[in-house]
Amino acid sequence: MKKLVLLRHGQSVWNLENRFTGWTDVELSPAGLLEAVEAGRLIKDAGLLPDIAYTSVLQRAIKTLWLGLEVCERMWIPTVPDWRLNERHYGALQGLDKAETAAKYGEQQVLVWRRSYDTAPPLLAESDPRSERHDPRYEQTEALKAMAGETLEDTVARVVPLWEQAMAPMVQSGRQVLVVAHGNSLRALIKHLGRHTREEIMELNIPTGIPLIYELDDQGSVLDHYYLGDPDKVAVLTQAVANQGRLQS
Ligand SMILES: O=C(O)[C@@H](CO)OP(=O)(O)O
Repeated sequence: MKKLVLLRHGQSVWNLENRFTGWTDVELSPAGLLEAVEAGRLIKDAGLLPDIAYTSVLQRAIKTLWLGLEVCERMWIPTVPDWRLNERHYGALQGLDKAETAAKYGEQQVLVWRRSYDTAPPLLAESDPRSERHDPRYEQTEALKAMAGETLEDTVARVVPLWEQAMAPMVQSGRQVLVVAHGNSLRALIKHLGRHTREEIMELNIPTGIPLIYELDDQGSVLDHYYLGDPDKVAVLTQAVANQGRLQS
């Protein structure tokens, strides 16, 4: 049996401000920095010291990885940044306040934008100053296609090849693999791992900075999955993520 460690980055400054983030490269908040250190401690205490790690090319994931590896005394392992682990691109929603967007378009529409499987956000024009078009990180054609805005289905289509080509062979060869990514790129990976339906994956919300363990058999089928740390805290934080698209009370 193999154990794969998935970790959503620590709280970012836009998580704190409740803004749609996507590919916007915001930094960790002070609380997010602490979450990253605590995640490293949980991974170390569970004896899951990574041999190799994969991240997105966004600093909130990379910094979370760095801080976690420092706690694990594993800063020397190979780390692989890949844009295919980036957050789902949120198109023209990037930068907007989620509660204000719910007030303007309704909670139901925001829920569809956040959690439906095949509805794209309003698209981001190439000429929009928020576009990542000229960012040297994204020279690949495929990345350029994604940056107008993605459905979760689009995100699955880029995450799964990375899983199959790079990460799954590492896991199956017995390496301890750590994946530090984002709420929706991890939902994309989990949909594939758990063979979830599109309805099931709509219900999944992942809190920041808490290691999520997937136990896999030799064929890659999921045997079990669970968070490290206090289950009550995980439940509260998971609900808080689900509530981000609600009207402010
Ligand atoms: O804004 C985003 O990029 C994501 C993750 O922070 O949010 P959501 O949970 O609304 O998909």
